[in-house]
Amino acid sequence: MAEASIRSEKPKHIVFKGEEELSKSLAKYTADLSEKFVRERGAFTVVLSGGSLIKSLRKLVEPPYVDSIEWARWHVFWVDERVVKKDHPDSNYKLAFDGFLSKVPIPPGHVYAINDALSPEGAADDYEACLRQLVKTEVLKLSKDNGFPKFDLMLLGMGPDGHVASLFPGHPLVKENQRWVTFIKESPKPPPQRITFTFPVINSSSYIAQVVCGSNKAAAVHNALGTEKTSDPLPAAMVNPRDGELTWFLDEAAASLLQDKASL
Ligand SMILES: O=C(O)[C@H](O)[C@@H](O)[C@H](O)[C@H](O)COP(=O)(O)O
Repeated sequence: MAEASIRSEKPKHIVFKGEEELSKSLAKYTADLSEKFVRERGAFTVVLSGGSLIKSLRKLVEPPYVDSIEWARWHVFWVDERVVKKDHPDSNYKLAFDGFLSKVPIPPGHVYAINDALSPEGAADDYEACLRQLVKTEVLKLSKDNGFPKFDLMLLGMGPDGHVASLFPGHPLVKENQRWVTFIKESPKPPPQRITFTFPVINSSSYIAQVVCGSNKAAAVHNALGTEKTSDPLPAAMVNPRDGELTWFLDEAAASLLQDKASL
């Protein structure tokens, strides 16, 4: 069974008046972590989601961050990817490339897209093998206590149903606790075929930003940020880094059902 981590206290959450304010703060948060990890270990491993997150990263490709970040030290991964060609409109790689990666000088060899010639099973195996190789070359750290890879920063979105990555409510994959990367062929959110990091990998991260905007997500935010014990938590409520820091970045609409929603 996965460590269906039931929280004892609420994770940190910050509410912004709107997505514009949120995107400014997210850029500073990411740039500060980039500076810290580059200073400490000469590399910064960053994991992206698909969806609206990429738009909320737009301030990183503007001054001052576009010039101050040491992009050459970045290594970029995907927490989940749709199993489609890289130039397909559904590709998370394409979304990130068009909106973010094409605008900054990250070495192409540091951008770890899936092998789009493979089946979902093959692409998941191949991506996990890629991560294991990066552990050998010390680009990627391993968590000392559980042997899963420890990324410096994960930037996660959340669906209105409370899914994160391609880990959907009620799906058995939320309990996967052996694999680093796995696959799904019947995703309730189209397209159906995807690969995804598993919860032990997500929860081994040093830092996680859970970025959520919009009133259609308010109920799931309220549910996920509650402290009520439940045997069947939403995937978003299972994001709970064991030796790391989780921060929810919310706009007022997404936070509208929370008691504590003072905004910045
Ligand atoms: O490939 C995907 O579908 C995404 O990685 C997915 O997990 C996304 O982060 C959420 O569905 C939120 O998406 P939105 O922010 O667009 O609602």
